[in-house]
Amino acid sequence: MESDPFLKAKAVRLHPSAYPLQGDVEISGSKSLTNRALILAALSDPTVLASTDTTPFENANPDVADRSVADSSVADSSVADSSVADRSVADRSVADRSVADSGRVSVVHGVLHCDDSHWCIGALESLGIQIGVNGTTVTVGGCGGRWANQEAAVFTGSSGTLSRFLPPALAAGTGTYTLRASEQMSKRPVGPLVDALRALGTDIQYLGSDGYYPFVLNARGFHGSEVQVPGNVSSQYLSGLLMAAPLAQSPLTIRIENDLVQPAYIDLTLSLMREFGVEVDRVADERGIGFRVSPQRYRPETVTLEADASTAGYFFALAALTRGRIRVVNLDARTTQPDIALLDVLERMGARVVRGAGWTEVHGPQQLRGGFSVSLHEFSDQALTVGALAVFADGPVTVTDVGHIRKHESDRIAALHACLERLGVQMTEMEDGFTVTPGLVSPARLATFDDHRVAMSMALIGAVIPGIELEDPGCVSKTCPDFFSRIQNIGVGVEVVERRPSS
Ligand SMILES: O=C(O)C1=C[C@@H](OP(=O)(O)O)[C@@H](O)[C@H](O)C1
Ligand SMILES: C=C(OP(=O)(O)O)C(=O)O
Repeated sequence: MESDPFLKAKAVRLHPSAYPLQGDVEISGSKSLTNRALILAALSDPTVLASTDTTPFENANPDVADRSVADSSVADSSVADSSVADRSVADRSVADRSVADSGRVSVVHGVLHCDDSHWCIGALESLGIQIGVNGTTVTVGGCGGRWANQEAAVFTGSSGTLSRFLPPALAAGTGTYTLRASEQMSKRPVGPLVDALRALGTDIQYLGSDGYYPFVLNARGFHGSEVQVPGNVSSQYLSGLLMAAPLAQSPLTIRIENDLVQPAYIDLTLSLMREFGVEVDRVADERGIGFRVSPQRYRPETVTLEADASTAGYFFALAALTRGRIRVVNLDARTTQPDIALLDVLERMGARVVRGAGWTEVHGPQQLRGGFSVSLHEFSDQALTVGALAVFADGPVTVTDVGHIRKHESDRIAALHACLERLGVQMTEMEDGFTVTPGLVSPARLATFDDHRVAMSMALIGAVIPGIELEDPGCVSKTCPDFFSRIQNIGVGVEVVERRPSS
């Protein structure tokens, strides 16, 4: 994969286009679907017949030359400038890859190439999973939950999905695994998931602070018929438990202890599990809501992933901000990805949205409307996008119910506050949200907090106001490595103003 020229810069300056931004863009595959599909494919049982024409591994054609994966070595996380080193996309030669046995494989089309998916591929490979990559098609030889490497050091990088989905998938099998994450991910909570796994009989010893990566996981299979997990910190704990639950020897009911943030991600999990042949029952009784999963085997499948609705959001916002017109040619607004709901906010702000068959187009208004409050509980990855749009509205915009984003890649509410403060824009912080009051914007150099969504959202402001610089633009590689090239292609000027010594 050709590396984007802006990834290695120390800082970039953005130059607004003299014209409204117009264009058709094709967005890469969904991060959330990519990491789910890779893990479910890895869990699939090669002895179960696929519903489609899944090919044996020998006949797949993994183009090894095309392949680059994150350097998942644990040593990476101790490099001084860890924010950069942790996400390095190093080329790892797979020329001597040996072919799997005669079992059947899964084929995942439309895979997103980004740090999160490369960490996922690297982690699965360190567990002995056979993976071939040919462009955006990835071939995975499943293990049926019986990992080939029963003792392994696994690195999950800064990927929340991988870091929360993999431990249950390991715990459901057997073996001893040392799990490490990037410095950033090691500050994001994993305690509620670990507690649930311990309640199911997994022995887990933290290596650093309790409740956080790194830890050693001694897997012994799931024991017990019921487990509780809180939903108010992250929906990813529940998604991880759900994906692993069919591997248990007996039925398992997973109950949600309290409010569930971003519930649509659970629906994404369940629908992909269904594609791989596993059904889950919903439970709603006097004890609350939950899911009952009976023992089942995932079958190898051929699946095609949708474009990433979260990334598409930045392009919809660019049209809205510049009185432009941008069509995302490969995303249907009927997607079940939660972030598509940004379109409703854009309509509320005066944009016109055209929902086509397989595509979605946004036309920006003369003036964005403000003067409202919106809950982003269900699609909080767009909170900073809405924060950036609000800067240009005709009245204050309040975003509520997103307290959990303080525990994402950065404390996102505080990060937005720091950026807007530097730009001279007034923002009031609440524990679980914020209000942006539009005003004059002064050009400034902004820190991006090693958070791809801070960088991409602040780039939206730079697409309108001259003189905005972003530090560490490479952090976008977590989910959209070619973000700056993409916005340049539709007319936003991007200039490297400071290089890293080695680039
Ligand atoms: O399951 C998923 O794919 C995701 C769940 C959400 O995380 P939380 O539930 O931790 O907020 C979301 O923010 C993240 O980008 C992707
Ligand atoms: C929160 C995010 O990522 P994750 O939790 O998957 O690391 C995100 O992509 O905004």
